[in-house]
Amino acid sequence: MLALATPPAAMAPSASSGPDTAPSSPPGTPFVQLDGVGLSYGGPQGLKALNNTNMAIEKGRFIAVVGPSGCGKSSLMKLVTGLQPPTQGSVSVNGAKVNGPLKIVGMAFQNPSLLPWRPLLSNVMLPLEIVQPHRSRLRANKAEYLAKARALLETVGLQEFETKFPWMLSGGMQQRANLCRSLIHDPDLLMLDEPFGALDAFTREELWGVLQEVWMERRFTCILVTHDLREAAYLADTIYVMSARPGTIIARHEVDLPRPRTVDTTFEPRFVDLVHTIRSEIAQVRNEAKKAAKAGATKAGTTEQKAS
Ligand SMILES: Nc1ncnc2c1ncn2[C@@H]1O[C@H](COP(=O)(O)OP(=O)(O)OP(=O)(O)O)[C@@H](O)[C@H]1O
Repeated sequence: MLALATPPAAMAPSASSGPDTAPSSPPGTPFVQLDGVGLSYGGPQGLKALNNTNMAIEKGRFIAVVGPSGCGKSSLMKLVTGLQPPTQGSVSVNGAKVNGPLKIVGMAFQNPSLLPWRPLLSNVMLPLEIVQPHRSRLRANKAEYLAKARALLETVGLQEFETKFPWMLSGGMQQRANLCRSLIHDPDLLMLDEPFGALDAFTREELWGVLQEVWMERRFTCILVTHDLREAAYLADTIYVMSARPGTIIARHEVDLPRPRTVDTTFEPRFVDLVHTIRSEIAQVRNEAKKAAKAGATKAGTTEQKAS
């Protein structure tokens, strides 16, 4: 999972500088585009996390990114949200090159990180205190924003819990509230990094349904990073599969299963076949990476022996 040195409580919109609303992309231009993107931590000689990564995501699509552990999925999220600049290539969102943290993004991570001293409604409202233009409008339009927050809480079935504190609620309820918080400022782009990873299987499946419902209603562009291939196939229109580190896209699958999908969908042969195919692709890249690491270790050992 992501270990981000991100803005307050890795939850909501990134709030700092950067384009407020990027210019609208011309028709036919992808909403999110990665061209030959590479990322090395610690400079060019440092750890290479991503290599020649290309993606073109249309507006309103639900994308999932899967791949072996450590392949650079979270790094990809950081690049798209502008929290991390690429060391190679370019990232564009809504027709503008990403040069800093974007404001049109909502984010939710595995740990909901709701503020424990704030009741649920106030937690959901938090991004409005940070992100413009809502920040300037909030005081004068409080009733409108409260109605919006309550409507979101109702969508996820938390309308009766708005006065409760996060620590009074289950993990699933907290993650529902987290989803509301990431959507309160109507982001055009929602980035989800393993949002349901810490939940039990039943709650997770329940929240797939909740997220799908919210997305079908609002149709924001969504990028979901997950280890759970069933989650990817249930939620996404398109699944990108990444290689082992340095990560690059090795496969792309269109999920043409009708919506709304349900838990029953996950037992359909087409669904099972898709998950199986992706699982094999990831198993293969993991095996290749293990072999390469072993060969590297052997070579290093031989060189060391020769030197001594
Ligand atoms: N800030 C950082 N500095 C140095 N290396 C980093 C940093 N962030 C991530 N890495 C390394 O970059 C690689 C990719 O990390 P990243 O978190 O993007 O992978 P991931 O696919 O999201 O991992 P996981 O599946 O385990 O959540 C890993 O080897 C990781 O250790």
